[in-house]
Order: sequence, then C-alpha cells, then structure tokens
Amino acid sequence: SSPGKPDVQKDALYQSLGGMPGIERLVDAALTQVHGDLRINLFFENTDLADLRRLLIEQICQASGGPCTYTGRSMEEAHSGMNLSEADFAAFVEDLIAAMNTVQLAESTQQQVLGLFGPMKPQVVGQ
Ligand code: HEM
Repeated sequence: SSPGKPDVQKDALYQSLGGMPGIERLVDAALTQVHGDLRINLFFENTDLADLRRLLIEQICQASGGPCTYTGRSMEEAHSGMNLSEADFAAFVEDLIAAMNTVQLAESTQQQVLGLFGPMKPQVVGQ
C-alpha cells in the first residue's frame, strides 16, 4: 500500500461483513442464538448484554480490519473463572454459524470469520 491511500486488502473482510451495520446485525443474531441455547445460556445470566454486544462489535470490527479499537478485556481475562469446556466452545461456534446463516453471509466470509475465532479457543476454554 502507499501513504495516504487506504489499503484495499486490510479491510476486505470488514467490507464482506457489510461494515458496521452488517457486524451489528451479525452480533445481534449471534446473541439471540446464544440466548436461546439451553446448553450455554446460563453462562450469560449475570452479563450486561448491552456491554457484551458493544465489545463483540468492536472486536469483530477490529479483527476484520475495520476502523475500530477493541476496548474489552483479554480473552483469558474475560472468560476466567468460567472453566468453559470444549463442548461449550463448540456450542458457541454452532450458534455463531447459525447466526451467520441468518444474516446470509457468503460461505467464504463465514470461513474467514471462523478463522478469526477458532484460534482463540485456547484463550477461552479452561480459563
Ligand atoms: C472465540 C470465541 C469467543 C469470543 C471471541 C468471545 C468474546 C467475548 C468478548 C469480547 C467478551 C467481552 C469481554 C469483556 O467483558 O471485556 C466476552 C465475554 C463473555 N463471554 Fe465470550 N467469547 C468467546 C467464547 C465464549 C464461550 C464459548 C462462552 C460460553 C459458552 C462465552 C461466554 C462469555 C460470557 C458469559 C461473557 C461475559 C463475561 C461477564 O459477564 O463478565 N464466550 N466474550
């Protein structure tokens, strides 16, 4: 890339997600899915969902190359004391996939989102 010009590659995923409105729709769909998921919804019973929503939007926006800065805690810190299992993580990923289908993300975009979240598993599980 050259100085003063936006890098077309860097925010490609952000664009595929539909920018901020698209990310907001995705996070809302994911939170709805998790809320209805009896396997994991009790983890969220004392969580401020407006706060979580804002932080998830920031995180996905930043990770996809968008113009945001994630202001939340590290993944280790955010999930510490929960002792989340592999099964909890798998349920969360299933809910995320259902949400991505709800907002009709293209398959290649879905794969890229899963590629962002998958590597965080060691920071989330067993903390
Ligand atoms: C890669 C997967 C995951 C990502 C990217 C993620 C992301 C986040 C983020 C950004 C926060 C807010 C951090 C903060 O409060 O500063 C958070 C909090 C939380 N996450 Fe996750 N999370 C993941 C997996 C999971 C799973 C599998 C569960 C449970 C099944 C879970 C349950 C929670 C709960 C309950 C909170 C709220 C904590 C509180 O109320 O203080 N997360 N997560």
